[in-house]
Amino acid sequence: MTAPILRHLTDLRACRAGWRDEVATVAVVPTMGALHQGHLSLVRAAKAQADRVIVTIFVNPRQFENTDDLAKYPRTEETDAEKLAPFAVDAIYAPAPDQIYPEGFATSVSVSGVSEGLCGAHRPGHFDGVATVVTKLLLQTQAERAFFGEKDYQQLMVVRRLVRDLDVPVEIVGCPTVREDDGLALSSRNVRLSPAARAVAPALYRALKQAAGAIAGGAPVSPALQAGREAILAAGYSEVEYLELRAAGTLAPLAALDRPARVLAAARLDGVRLIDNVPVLAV
Ligand SMILES: Nc1ncnc2c1ncn2[C@@H]1O[C@H](COP(=O)(O)OP(=O)(O)OP(=O)(O)O)[C@@H](O)[C@H]1O
Ligand SMILES: CC(C)(CO)[C@@H](O)C(=O)[O-]
Ligand code: BAL
Repeated sequence: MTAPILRHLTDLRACRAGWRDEVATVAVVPTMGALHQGHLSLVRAAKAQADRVIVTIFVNPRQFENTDDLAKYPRTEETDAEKLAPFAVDAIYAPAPDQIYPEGFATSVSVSGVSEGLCGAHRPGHFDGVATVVTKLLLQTQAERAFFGEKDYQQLMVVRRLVRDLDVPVEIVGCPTVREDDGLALSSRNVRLSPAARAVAPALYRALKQAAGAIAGGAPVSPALQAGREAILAAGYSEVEYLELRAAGTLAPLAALDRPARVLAAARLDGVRLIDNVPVLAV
């Protein structure tokens, strides 16, 4: 059975109030729809760790710095609801735009530090848009647990920081990246790749793994990252926006492997911007 789709905050509150006495833990899985197995892995984790699960679907205009990207973002709400049916989630909150940004809305949540550099440097205003909408969704749903993917690793760090800084009473749960068999991280934007570009796309993950493996094995950081960039371009990507080694917890730039770290990258292929990241596992 498909879950009810709630469009208004009053309906969400009424739904939430109906659970209050009987329910211990409510989880939220925030998404922008066009659901794939990556999103569904978050829903599965939420179902295992909560009594009630709300999935939100909202294509948030404030986090798109590029109007073409916003216009092209896939919107597939009916099939999204069908994909969620087997999970028996308790509610789908797909708010009308004015439920998030009512007339006169004038507030922005801005997280410094972790949102700077990486995607923050290439998508001006993006993380302010993400932090603002996530704060709003957490407050509207009043969930005790919220699930986010490590595929958007910098986003996960931004959300962890804002929740800590603002004392939002929610536990943030990070979930591993789900990949295709050839290693490409699942993303709603993958459908925009031509068949030829789709064949090339896994080179991003391969280069990340190669760089992380070399650094973990003691190779100097800068040449290992440079080799990664060259491999991505040689495979057919048109641009590497960044490929960097960062501290896993703070995202501070690292010139040497002196603490737990990740290698993160964004690159353009066939006009599509893809991101990915991997941990550097000490050998
Ligand atoms: N491959 C994946 N594995 C695990 N989680 C994922 C994956 N892809 C997306 N997610 C998570 O799902 C949530 C919603 O993401 P979103 O709706 O932006 O999907 P998306 O596929 O990441 O879209 P896009 O890549 O186009 O931005 C985020 O927490 C995101 O990290
Ligand atoms: C967290 C999120 C739903 C906020 O719009 C979005 O950035 C996403 O889908 O990753
Ligand atoms: N997955 C993060 C949402 C975005 O790219 O805007």
